[in-house]
Amino acid sequence: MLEFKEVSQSYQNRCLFSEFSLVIDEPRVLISGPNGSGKTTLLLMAAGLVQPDSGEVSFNQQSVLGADSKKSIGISASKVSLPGFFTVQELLDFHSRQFNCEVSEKWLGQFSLQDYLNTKVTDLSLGNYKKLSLMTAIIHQPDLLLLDEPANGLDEKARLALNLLLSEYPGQVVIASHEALAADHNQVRHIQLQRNTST
Ligand SMILES: Nc1ncnc2c1ncn2[C@@H]1O[C@H](COP(=O)(O)OP(=O)(O)OP(=O)(O)O)[C@@H](O)[C@H]1O
Repeated sequence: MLEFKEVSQSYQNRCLFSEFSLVIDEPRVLISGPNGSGKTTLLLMAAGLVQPDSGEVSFNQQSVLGADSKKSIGISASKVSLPGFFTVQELLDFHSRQFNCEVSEKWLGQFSLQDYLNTKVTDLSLGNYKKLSLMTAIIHQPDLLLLDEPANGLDEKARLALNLLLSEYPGQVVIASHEALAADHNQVRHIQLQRNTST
């Protein structure tokens, strides 16, 4: 269960969230809202990568800022950059060593990344970079998977792979996107953020 408790967050003089509280318990959640409404910021706070000005964010009753939460949370977001100097293989190996897990051949194949194992991350196309970002988010099978615009830049085959991932993934998946999820994900909770006009 992901919980935001009285979270406030401002940038410069713009208030994005003011004592915002939300409990997310459903296995599949889609967060949408206008540009700048704070979808990415919400995911970054859920991953413990942005510490709110005040309030708490917890996953399964544990603060997401704690070291332990890194094992149970995975995130793919364009604001979370992958290190460009690694090759794809080196980055996957790095993550698998970090979490003491195997790289999934199935998802490497589904996302057609085998041909790019020796390519430097910085040289990847937008779509292949997104696929690698998804791979690094799921590599340790986190209980909470946070995906920011996961379909962005994906070709048809990769979109099908993403749909398969969303239908099969055993953990909770929270997606921020302007796009609806595929129709067969019928048990999706939809959260609509509004642009906060207060300062
Ligand atoms: N590190 C930061 N420093 C300053 N302002 C920031 C920072 N991060 C986000 N913002 C601002 O916070 C607001 C919300 O940004 P965020 O990326 O969370 O919105 P979003 O809903 O994901 O937008 P989009 O639909 O365009 O992706 C924007 O006005 C953005 O400029």
